[in-house]
Amino acid sequence: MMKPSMLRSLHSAATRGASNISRRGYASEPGPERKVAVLGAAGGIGQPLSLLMKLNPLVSSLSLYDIAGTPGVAADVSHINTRSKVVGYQGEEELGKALEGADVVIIPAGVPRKPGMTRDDLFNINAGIVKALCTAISKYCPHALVNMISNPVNSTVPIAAEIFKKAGTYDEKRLFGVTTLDVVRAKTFYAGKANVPVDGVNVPVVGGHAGITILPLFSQATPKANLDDDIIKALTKRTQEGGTEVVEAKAGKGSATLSMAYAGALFADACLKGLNGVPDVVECSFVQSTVTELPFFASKVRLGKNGVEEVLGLGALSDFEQQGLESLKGELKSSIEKGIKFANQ
Ligand SMILES: NC(=O)c1ccc[n+]([C@@H]2O[C@H](COP(=O)([O-])OP(=O)(O)OC[C@H]3O[C@@H](n4cnc5c(N)ncnc54)[C@H](O)[C@@H]3O)[C@@H](O)[C@H]2O)c1
Ligand SMILES: O=C(O)C[C@H](O)C(=O)O
Repeated sequence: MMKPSMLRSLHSAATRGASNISRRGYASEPGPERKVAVLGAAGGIGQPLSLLMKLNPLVSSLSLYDIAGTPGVAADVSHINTRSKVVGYQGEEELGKALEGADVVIIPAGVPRKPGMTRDDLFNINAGIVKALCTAISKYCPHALVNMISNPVNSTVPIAAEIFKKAGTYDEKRLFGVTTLDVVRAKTFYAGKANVPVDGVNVPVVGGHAGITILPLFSQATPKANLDDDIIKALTKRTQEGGTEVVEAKAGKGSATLSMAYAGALFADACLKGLNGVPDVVECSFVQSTVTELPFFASKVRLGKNGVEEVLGLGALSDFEQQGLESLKGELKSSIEKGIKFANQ
């Protein structure tokens, strides 16, 4: 049996861990009541993401929805002694209750890749899932900020936009494709090559979320490091192929779940901070955009009380990045158009 002193030290270790998360992303002030719904909460991303959202003091109500498995996940997570009340919802008939009153809806519902597949190979299954979930969002929580994780993000975000337009609830400030994992990867890989502490690293990642459409801007990375061109090229390729690296390592057992849960929790936390009026919350996200001629594009976005407060421009690009930008446009355009066409069929 564990001695009380051991329990106390475990508790203080957990508290130190929590304050560490606070410094990195989570605010320490609870703030107003906020409901967050996770759709696909029993999945590989959904479970650790639900855990991380339960640890976030900005959340007062955590709604966990899936087509199966949510009672167990919700019961488990609900025992954690943090602010939010957790309720699990299972099956389509409970989707409305799961969504009602939500301020932020995070969507990791859908199938992941297996080795040899592209994200676009997921389109046929995931497009229908996203369409159904977004139809329900437009009915039950039309003002929620929607954080789209389900792939292919380059198409699922345009699908969501079209579904909301049809329902008359579209607000471009409230729809986000979650590309935070690309930023998380770019920071990690850059810190390794630049030999700097990863804590202080910043790297914007723009474009979209698939292969060459993922464009990390290492020329803008801070702290500055004089890396050779071939290292920058290798870092760019590794960031673009980061998802595939994990899919291959998992050898048929899915794609990134734990790092994605971390990235999804960071992005949702930024949305909540923005809603709560915290100034200068800036994250990269795939949003409706006029930064390029494409209708959706990932770039730095300032978050505020209504969602997107400002879509920030690209800044100065290196020649290599400028070429990358031109090369990604064709693929990104057709993925966007594919999503729009599907939603209007
Ligand atoms: N944006 C990103 O950076 C990023 C990163 C990693 C994974 N993903 C994507 O996230 C998605 C989920 O990945 P995963 O590894 O968690 O998959 P998973 O199969 O482990 O989990 C998916 C969950 O979605 C649920 N689901 C299926 N249909 C649903 C519906 N209609 N309503 C609600 N829930 C439903 C399933 O029951 C399952 O629990 C995939 O499409 C994957 O490609 C995106
Ligand atoms: O690569 C995938 O299929 C999942 C995700 O988009 C990722 O970047 O890890």
